[in-house]
Amino acid sequence: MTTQADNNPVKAGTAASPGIAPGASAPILELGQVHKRFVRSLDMAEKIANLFGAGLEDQVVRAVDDVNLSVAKGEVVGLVGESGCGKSTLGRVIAGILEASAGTVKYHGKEVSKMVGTERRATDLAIQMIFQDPMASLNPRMRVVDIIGEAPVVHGIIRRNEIDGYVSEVMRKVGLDPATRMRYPHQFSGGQRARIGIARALAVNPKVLVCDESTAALDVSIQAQVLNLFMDLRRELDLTYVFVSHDLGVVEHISDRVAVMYLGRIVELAGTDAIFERPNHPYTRALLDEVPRLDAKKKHFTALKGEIPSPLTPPPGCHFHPRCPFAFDRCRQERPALKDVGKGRLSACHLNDTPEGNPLMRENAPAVG
Ligand SMILES: Nc1ncnc2c1ncn2[C@@H]1O[C@H](COP(=O)(O)OP(=O)(O)OP(=O)(O)O)[C@@H](O)[C@H]1O
Repeated sequence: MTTQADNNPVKAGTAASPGIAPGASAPILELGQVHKRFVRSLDMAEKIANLFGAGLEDQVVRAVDDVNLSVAKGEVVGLVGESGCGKSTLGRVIAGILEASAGTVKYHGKEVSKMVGTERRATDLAIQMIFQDPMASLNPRMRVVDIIGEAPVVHGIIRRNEIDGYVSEVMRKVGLDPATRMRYPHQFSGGQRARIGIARALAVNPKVLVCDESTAALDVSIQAQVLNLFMDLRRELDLTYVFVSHDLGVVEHISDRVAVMYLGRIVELAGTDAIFERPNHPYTRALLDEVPRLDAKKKHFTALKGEIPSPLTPPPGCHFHPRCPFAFDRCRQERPALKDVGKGRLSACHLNDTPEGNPLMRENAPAVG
C-alpha cells in the first residue's frame, strides 16, 4: 500500500491507499493488503481416507482477505459486519496478537513485523486490545492491583514498590475506587470489571486501543457509561480506537468512520454520518435495514436474506452477490475493488460503475433484505 504523505492533511484515497478523513492527521496505523488465513489440517481419519483416494485437502478459511485501511491519530474507526466476517481476526492482527499471513501493518509509518528489540516491544505496548468478556480475561486468582500493575512492572514502566500508587492513579482514571484494589475480580460488578480491563490496558500507556465487543456483555445503561469513558479517555490521553462491534448503534455513537466487513473483506469505508444516512454498498444497507430505528424514514425492519456463505467456499466475484437483490452478471464474475465513489467514501460495488448509477445513492433508495 502506498502511504499518504506524513504531515500533510490526508485526502480521500483509492483502493490501494484508502483515504482517511480530509484534514485528519497522518495515519498512526496503516494496513496494506492484509490477509489472515486459518488452515484446518486433515485429521488422522481424513488422512487415512485419502489413502483410499478420497482426495480430501486441508481447508483454508480466509478470515481477512486483502484489507487496506489507514487510521488517523486520534480517530475512532468502527469495524462492523455479521458474525464470522473477520472483525475480531482483523482486530487481533492490528493488536499484534495474530500475525498476518500476508500484507503489512504499519505503526507510525514503520512495518511492525520488521521491528525488533525495544522498538517492537514499545509498539506491542502501544497497541492494546480490550476484550469482550472481562471475567474471562481477568485472572480470578489475582487481586486487581496485580492485574493492573503486573505489566507495567514487567515492562519496567514502574518499580514494584510503586505499584500501589500507580495502580490507584490508573483506577481513578477509569472511575474505579482505588480503595478496592486489593479485591478480586468476582467482587466487582460487570461494569466495574469492564473498567478493570480498560485500566489494565491503559496501565502500559497505549496509543491505540483495539476494542473487541468491549461493551457487548453489559446492560445498556452500563454500556453507555463505558462508551462515555472511552470517549473521555480519548480526549484526555489522545487515544486512537479501532472499535469492533456487531452493534451498529454503538458504532454510530462512537466512531468517526466505519469499515463494513463481509467475508473477510472491507466492502464499504466512510464517515459515520455517510454510512448511516446513505449507505452505498447493498450489504451495508441490508445491515442497517435490520436495525429498528426511531427515524421514521428508516423504520422498516427486514431480515438480511439468506445465510452468510461458508468462508471455506466463498462465492466468486462479489462475495455478497448471492444475497444481493441488485446483483448482475459482472457481480458473479469479478471481484469489485474498494474504490472512491465520491466525498471520501470507499465502496466495493459494481453498481457504482453502471450507466444508471447506484440505486442506493438516490432519494428513497430501496430497502435491501
Ligand atoms: N483460530 C481460528 N482457527 C480457525 N478459524 C478461525 C479462527 N479464528 C477465526 N476463525 C474463522 O475466521 C472467520 C472470521 O472469524 P472472526 O471471529 O474474525 O469473525 P467476527 O466477524 O469477529 O465474528 P464474531 O462477531 O462472531 O466474533 C470465521 O469463519 C471463523 O470461524
